Amino acid sequence: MIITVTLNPAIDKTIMIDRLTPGKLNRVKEVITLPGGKGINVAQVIHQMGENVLTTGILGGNTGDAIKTFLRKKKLKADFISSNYATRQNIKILETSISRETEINEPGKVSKNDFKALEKKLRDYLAVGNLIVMAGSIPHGLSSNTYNHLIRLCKEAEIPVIVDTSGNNLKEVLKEQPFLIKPNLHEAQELIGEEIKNEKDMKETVNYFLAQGVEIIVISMGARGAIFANKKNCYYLKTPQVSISNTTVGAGDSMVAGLAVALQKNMPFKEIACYAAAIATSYVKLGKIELLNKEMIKKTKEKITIKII
Ligand SMILES: Nc1ncnc2c1ncn2[C@@H]1O[C@H](COP(=O)(O)OP(=O)(O)OP(=O)(O)O)[C@@H](O)[C@H]1O
Ligand SMILES: O=P(O)(O)OC[C@@]1(O)O[C@H](CO)[C@@H](O)[C@@H]1O
Repeated sequence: MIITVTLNPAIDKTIMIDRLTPGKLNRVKEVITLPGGKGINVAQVIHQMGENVLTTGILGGNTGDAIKTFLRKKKLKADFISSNYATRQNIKILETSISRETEINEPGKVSKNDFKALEKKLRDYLAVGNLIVMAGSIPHGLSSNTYNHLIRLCKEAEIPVIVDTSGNNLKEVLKEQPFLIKPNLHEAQELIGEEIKNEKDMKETVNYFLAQGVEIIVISMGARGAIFANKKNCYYLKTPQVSISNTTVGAGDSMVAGLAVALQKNMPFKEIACYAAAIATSYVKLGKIELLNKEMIKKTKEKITIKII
């Protein structure tokens, strides 16, 4: 079973507006409120693909309860620690006239005891898990090396870990040599401190990450596709151009879900890359996790071009 961990879930409130005018009164056309947080999104996509998944992490307050209710209705296996701190709310502003998305994410907060309880829960679940996904930011109250403790637990149990996080948390995580990381272009550039302009830069960047000891590095680049590399292969996948039907928020999570499912099924490396990229692009085209389907993923996969770099 795949297990996803979200230390910092969120209620995502997407505000649709024609065009934002800062400093003025802005009237909203529509508001969509959905449960979010990267690990929870990853679990939803895995569940939508019909695979066995359990999602855990830390939830609190009415916002946390709303997420629990949502997951229960979806029949998604969930087992979260209850915190005294309310789960955060993240604002996504979608300017429909120019297709621009602005994200305003709260920091979130949990206690050290919440984390200790989660650590214990995860330890128990390692007996039934065979792939762990840890995704998203680390809330206030915990240090930037928090994921490292969890990765060590998984390593002791010989269970591979996928980590999707950014900034200092990603820097820390690298010290623990997780099995797979998936920064986006911005996150990768931030970490190496240089712009990735061409295929030569891409290759140098993946080599940097592989030299840190990760087995697989995936760098997602939005509409430009993604790079998938391990010690033997380095593929640049160009995904087909699709119109964004709703949002691209969650595209990275769909890709991580695809990676987890494909790894779990022991697919060959090239297949893993194609499947993960196809799920992500299908999500962007369809706009909702519950619309993802095998037929669309297959069609998208056929349109992907692969270049060895
Ligand atoms: N406009 C697009 N057209 C086609 N495919 C896209 C587009 N945007 C994203 N994708 C697909 O989704 C993948 C992940 O996108 P992206 O790099 O934006 O992830 P991300 O920044 O981690 O996303 P998020 O954090 O919002 O979930 C891309 O590699 C690509 O396969
Ligand atoms: O603040 P973090 O934890 O880095 O990211 C949280 C978040 O932006 O990621 C998901 C999309 O990937 C959203 O559901 C959620 O709001």
